[in-house]
Amino acid sequence: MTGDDVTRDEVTLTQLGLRARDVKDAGGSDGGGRDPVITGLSIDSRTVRPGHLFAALPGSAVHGGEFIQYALRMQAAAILTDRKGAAIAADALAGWDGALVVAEDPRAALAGAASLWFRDQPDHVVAVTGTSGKTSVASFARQIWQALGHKAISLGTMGVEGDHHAKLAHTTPDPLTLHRVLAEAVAAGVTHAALEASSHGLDQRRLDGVRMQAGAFTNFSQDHLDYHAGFDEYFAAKALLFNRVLDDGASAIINIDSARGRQMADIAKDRGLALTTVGRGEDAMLRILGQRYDATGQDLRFSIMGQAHLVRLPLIGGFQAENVLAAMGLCLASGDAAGDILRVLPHVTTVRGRMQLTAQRENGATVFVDYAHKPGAVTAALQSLRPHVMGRIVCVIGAGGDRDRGKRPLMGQAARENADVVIITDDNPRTEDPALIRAAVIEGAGPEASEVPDRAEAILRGVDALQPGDALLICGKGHETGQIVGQDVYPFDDGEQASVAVAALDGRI
Ligand SMILES: CC(=O)N[C@H]1[C@@H](OP(=O)(O)OP(=O)(O)OC[C@H]2O[C@@H](n3ccc(=O)[nH]c3=O)[C@H](O)[C@@H]2O)O[C@H](CO)[C@@H](O)[C@@H]1O[C@H](C)C(=O)N[C@@H](C)C(=O)N[C@H](CCC(=O)O)C(=O)O
Ligand SMILES: Nc1ncnc2c1ncn2[C@@H]1O[C@H](COP(=O)(O)OP(=O)(O)OP(=O)(O)O)[C@@H](O)[C@H]1O
Ligand SMILES: N[C@H](CCC[C@H](N)C(=O)O)C(=O)O
Ligand SMILES: [Mg+2]
Repeated sequence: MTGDDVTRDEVTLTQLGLRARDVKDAGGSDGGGRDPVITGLSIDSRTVRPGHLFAALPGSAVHGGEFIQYALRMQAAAILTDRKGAAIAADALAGWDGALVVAEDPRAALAGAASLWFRDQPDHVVAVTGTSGKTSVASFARQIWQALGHKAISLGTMGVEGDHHAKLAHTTPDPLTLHRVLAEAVAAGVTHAALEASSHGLDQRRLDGVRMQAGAFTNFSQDHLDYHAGFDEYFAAKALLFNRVLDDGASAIINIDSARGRQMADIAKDRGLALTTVGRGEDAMLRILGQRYDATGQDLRFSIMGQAHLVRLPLIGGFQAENVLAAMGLCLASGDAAGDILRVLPHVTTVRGRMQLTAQRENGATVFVDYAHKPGAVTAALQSLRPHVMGRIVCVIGAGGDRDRGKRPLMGQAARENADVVIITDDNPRTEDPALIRAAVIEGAGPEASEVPDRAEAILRGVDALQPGDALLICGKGHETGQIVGQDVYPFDDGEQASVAVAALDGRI
């Protein structure tokens, strides 16, 4: 979370786009006009070093202004905050001779400063938002670019993947981490980057300051209502990509199959962005004309501006076609030709933990691991698996602790309505009582669902239930490798557990 590992010669506050103001009215000494050399950027007081700019941001738990006193003790050269932060730290700032920047929106100011500090960004950057499909679209865009010979990364829930690698704690990292990673990628030769834009990230301006050529919108359903005040606020956060973050003249690739998609298309149009629509309807520019499913993937018939094409995709789930076309739209917007993209499209592979075939029983029944952890995604995952499966669908599902509580019964309901057998289990209970989370999911899943608290046993039971032609969908953890209980993380991998269960039941161990 710091920027002090990059050496900059004599970068001053003004060169980071910031101006110290006369702070008398904020209760401190007169710092007006000061322009110190900055040695690094910090958003956490615990990482401040002498000469740093410390950004004291309004938080959800506490205002960063509370920590200004510690940053001053560490000899910060400048403080960036808002009026409230300056007021909170008035006593500590009194008599301090550094530079205080009081900004209307310190997060926006920080994002701008981070982009100037780290400087380098790949030539072609695109972003994708939406409730589901962000990781998949970002990965598909990166795969297409790499297949075309570009050096490319995708950046999001899975960390940084492609021609540069890094671990990330967030889907959309804070601006210091984001700009550092982008600069490191450029140093590694990367020219193309596809970013996931989470609603938290957009709301907190984590992406402001990134120069982008295009943005995509996948879909909209319930999630994160613990953070956003309601559906409209959640949608408004996603819309920020199109009405604020994207550069003028950028392209918008919007899935218009829902009312919210059409609303987003209007927002992009009003902003003057170059609009490409994706969907199944007649007016979609990248249009799905038909899909034929089998056990290992699908044939997709689609059109680009009215011209029909057929492609074989080794991907499970009808919605993957929407994701692939959104990725194609992003690659077109970043300058690649349709003919070139069409040539490499059949090589796109599924993203780890997204409708991923991970095990198969001797009787032919299949086991898929998926990351559906919100009602819309559970419905989409189960419904889209159906045409690939001749027999029954068994679903193992739970909901995460310390997250949106309202989604739990809805996830249970989605499982009941779209699977034949439902097993409720734990998924990262975190600090909550797992039995209460399960009870909330069962409220929607109904009395016929069985409750198996231990996730490994739930998977074993799900695999055991599989008859020839059946499929098991294990929802919620996707690529995750741990079960979070309290503050502890226990190693746990759904795919691994499924393979062990299959081997045990088919007598191979
Ligand atoms: C709700 C939320 O998004 N919180 C993020 C936010 O923290 P906050 O503003 O709530 O922080 P706070 O604890 O109130 O502290 C306020 C300020 O004081 C600073 N501080 C705090 C303690 C201290 O000793 N010194 C200090 O300076 C903090 O750095 C912060 O700037 O800013 C922090 C720094 O960037 C983030 O780490 C933190 O992410 C938390 C941990 C988080 O869990 N976020 C999740 C919900 C999130 O962002 N998820 C999205 C979406 C995921 C998805 O859809 O898949 C994501 O993009 O990952
Ligand atoms: N286009 C789509 N429409 C509906 N559901 C989808 C779509 N794409 C993916 N999903 C479902 O959502 C799950 C998560 O997909 P993905 O990781 O690509 O989305 P995401 O938006 O990055 O999610 P997160 O916010 O959790 O990181 C998948 O495992 C699948 O069940
Ligand atoms: N980025 C999402 C992932 C949730 C995955 C699921 N396994 C859970 O723990 O709820 C979140 O933190 O809300
Ligand atoms: Mg994601």
